Amino acid sequence: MERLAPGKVNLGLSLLGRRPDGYHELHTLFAALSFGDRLFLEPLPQGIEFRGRYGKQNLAYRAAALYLEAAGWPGGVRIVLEKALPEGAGLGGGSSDAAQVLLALRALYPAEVDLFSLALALGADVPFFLLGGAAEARGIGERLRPLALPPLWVVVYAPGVRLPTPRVYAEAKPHDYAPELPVEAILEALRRGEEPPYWNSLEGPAFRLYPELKEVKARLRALGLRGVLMSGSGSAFFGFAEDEAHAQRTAKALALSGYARYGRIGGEGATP
Ligand SMILES: C[C@@](CO)(OP(=O)(O)O)[C@H](O)COP(=O)(O)OP(=O)(O)OC[C@H]1O[C@@H](n2ccc(N)nc2=O)[C@H](O)[C@@H]1O
Ligand SMILES: Nc1ncnc2c1ncn2[C@@H]1O[C@H](COP(=O)(O)OP(=O)(O)O)[C@@H](O)[C@H]1O
Repeated sequence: MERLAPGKVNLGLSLLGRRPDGYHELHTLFAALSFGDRLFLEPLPQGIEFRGRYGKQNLAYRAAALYLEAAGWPGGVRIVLEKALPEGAGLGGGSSDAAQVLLALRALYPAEVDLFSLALALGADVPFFLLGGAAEARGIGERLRPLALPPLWVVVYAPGVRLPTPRVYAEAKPHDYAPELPVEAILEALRRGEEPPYWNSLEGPAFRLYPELKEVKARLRALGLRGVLMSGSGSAFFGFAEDEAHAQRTAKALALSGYARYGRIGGEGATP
């Protein structure tokens, strides 16, 4: 069984404050991309065979172990993970891999298992990837409401800078906190092809850690992309193109100096 594990971008991310347990309460809009990693899964009589980086620490492996354990080990699985998304870039690749393993194993070995709880135990972004498409998220990402997005051509660029999520959150200070995102106004601007009134509260911390990221953002804007923003905890940025030809041209120019891809978000059937 082959499955696409799509990446995501955050169409705005607002840090509302810090909880007593140290985690930050956020408000964000997730949008699944039309491209991502690939997973190949087949049933085995028992055990987990895994081909990919990080061995048993890989989120895909951990997802398999968690599901099979919760289901009472009805059988085993062989998993081959073909990474295409850059890691630690804010595109959610690891979380998406984990979600696809949960969904695939539920299809292979149906059981009375709360997939959502398993997903949340693996990471705050994993529940979203069980849904795909687009969703508004609160809490640390677990309170989800599906959203309809217009079809858009998106260009994603990740410079070589790897920004570990804990480092960026640790750098976030109360002056980076902001109010809730104006969801309806963002959706309306996206529908009209205008600049969306969103922001990412983690850009400030990321720019303080790596000031050169400001130039990356400026470069994407100079290429004519709209709504240019850092995704999640970075350091990937994305923006919207006029049409497919513009997206293709822009991604080609950016690919000379980092990871660059174009694809779609929103619309019917654009994302898995
Ligand atoms: C920023 C976001 C936005 O979608 O995604 P990515 O950019 O990583 O894809 C998420 O909030 C990534 O959440 P999650 O995937 O749970 O982050 P982890 O790497 O598990 O968290 C690492 C550390 O970051 C801090 N952290 C994380 C999430 C959160 N809402 N508040 C926090 O303060 C905590 O100190 C935590 O121990
Ligand atoms: N299947 C996986 N794909 C990517 N990273 C993984 C995976 N499993 C574990 N990891 C670890 O999780 C970290 C963050 O993963 P990733 O989802 O790519 O980034 P982000 O959280 O920035 O979106 C990686 O740096 C890596 O150490």
